[in-house]
Amino acid sequence: MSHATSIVEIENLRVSYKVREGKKIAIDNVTLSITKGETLAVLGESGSGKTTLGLAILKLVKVDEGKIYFKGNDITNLKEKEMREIRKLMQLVPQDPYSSMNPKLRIKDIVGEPLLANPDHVIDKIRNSLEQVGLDPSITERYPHELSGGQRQRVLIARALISNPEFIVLDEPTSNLDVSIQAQILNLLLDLQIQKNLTYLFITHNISVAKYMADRIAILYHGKLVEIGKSKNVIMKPLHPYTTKLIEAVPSNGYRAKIREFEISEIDDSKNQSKGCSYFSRCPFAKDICKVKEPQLITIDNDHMVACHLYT
Ligand SMILES: Nc1ncnc2c1ncn2[C@@H]1O[C@H](COP(=O)(O)OP(=O)(O)OP(=O)(O)O)[C@@H](O)[C@H]1O
Repeated sequence: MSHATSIVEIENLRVSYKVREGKKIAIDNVTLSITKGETLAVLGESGSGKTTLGLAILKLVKVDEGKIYFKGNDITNLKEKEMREIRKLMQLVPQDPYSSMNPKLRIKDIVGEPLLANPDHVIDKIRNSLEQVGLDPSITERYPHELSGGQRQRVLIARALISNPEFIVLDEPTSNLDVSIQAQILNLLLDLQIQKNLTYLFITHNISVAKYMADRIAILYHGKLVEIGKSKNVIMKPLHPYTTKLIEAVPSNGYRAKIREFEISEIDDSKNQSKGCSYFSRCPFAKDICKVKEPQLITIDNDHMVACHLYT
């Protein structure tokens, strides 16, 4: 264990899913740490492993190899029962508020769930949590379908906050919302972070949102960490050719259209190298070594790291 200020550290983490053809590696040998009070954005397009990384840190998917430390303790092999108290300190705001809520539960049951208590016994805490996210505390008896998308997202944030967590994984918390509502939720998250000294892992495929929210940005490509550094540096001075391409894919004629086009071309795994750099077949700067040797993450300057043979 290295940094005293780290709240989360993962070392050589590998996660795979069983699929019909065998095994799909979703997170491939990722090492990183998250500093207390910071926001680390995880950026990469669909299928790059962002959600899996968040779930693995929270021990909500099985880890094949590697270590997970939370506040200096190795939690990799803790059983669910042993995770009970730690789980309160590390929470998830899931991707889609529409599908993440049981429509048959009342708001009080949803928000009170992390406390594992009868919601009527913790009703004051539930009301307080709703108030903290800007919701009328009187909505406790309502059902999810009676709320707007933005309100539902706030309910999920209230649920994550109720157990006084220190670390929250936010999985694309605004991607299903209108732009104006998105901004309100992002600002709410920033306010809550300051008030409560929260640490966020912020999963997104939107570079502008990452820039707005994050202190540092980690770039995932095919489950591998290819670049990590201060947001400003990663966006203004990207090192990895893939990061450059991701950033170039942003605006002029519409971010969404572009990124989708990009996703379709990127999602094809068949050309993925078994050894060498996984970006080899797409990289305009590929050299012979890239085909045969996997690049390791190296520090270039000022905490800016990249895994690319252009820098070795
Ligand atoms: N339950 C599962 N079973 C099998 N494969 C899975 C499962 N969940 C994810 N995968 C695969 O693992 C890889 C990483 O998926 P993951 O959802 O972590 O990526 P992501 O970057 O979060 O994508 P998105 O932005 O679409 O949510 C993908 O190839 C995906 O198809």
